[in-house]
Amino acid sequence: MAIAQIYPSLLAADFARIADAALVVEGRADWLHVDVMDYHFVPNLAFSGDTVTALRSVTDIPLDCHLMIEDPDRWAPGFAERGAANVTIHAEAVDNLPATTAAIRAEGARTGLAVKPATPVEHYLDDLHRFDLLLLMTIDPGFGGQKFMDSVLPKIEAARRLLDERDLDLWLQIDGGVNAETIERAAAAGVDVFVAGTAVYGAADPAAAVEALRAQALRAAPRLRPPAREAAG
Ligand SMILES: O=C(CO)[C@H](O)[C@H](O)COP(=O)(O)O
Repeated sequence: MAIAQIYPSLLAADFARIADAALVVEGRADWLHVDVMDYHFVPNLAFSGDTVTALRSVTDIPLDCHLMIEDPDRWAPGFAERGAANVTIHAEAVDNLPATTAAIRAEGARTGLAVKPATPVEHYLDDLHRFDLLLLMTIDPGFGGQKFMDSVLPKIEAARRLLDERDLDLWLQIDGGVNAETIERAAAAGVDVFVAGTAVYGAADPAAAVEALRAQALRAAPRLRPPAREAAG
């Protein structure tokens, strides 16, 4: 069974109070999602290696870095070196998958493969063993607050089948438009790791929003179980 995990996306937090945004979900959020954007791979700019270093000084929550940048081969290992627990690179941007994933893992971090809604997972079947996480974008990357693309649901179901059939132990993550209205469909389709920005940091009580989202995912998907701290009471 997989653990239902909720990763608040700091892209939706108040940029003047990033440390507070991390601390307010401590003990409730499983990990924190840090979007790195470069104005090239996506038409937006956000966060960097310095953000990882700064966050590491205020919280122990594992950091999930989602690199929406060109040339991840060059930059991704540095995020692991600075203390990211997972570094996700985009299939559409990476050049040398074996070398880049090996360099991330050599720094002790997990590796993630992200694909945009229009990119088929099937193109990367022979490389999935190099990753610990598969991120299926449920929006076109670049901005928070977009509408969840229901058209990605069949792709999620197919990816879940593929991972199960091949006995691949990757976490299946989605990012974009995850909220109280969409999370149950995604959980039922096979997701276990949910990135949520607006639904967490747009809520009056972000920590309660994390708990509510996880409870919904657990209700919708019997294959999911709560994190150990909740299962223990
Ligand atoms: O990767 C991202 C944008 O490219 C963000 O993580 C994502 O948009 C989260 O925001 P929201 O939950 O508000 O959709």
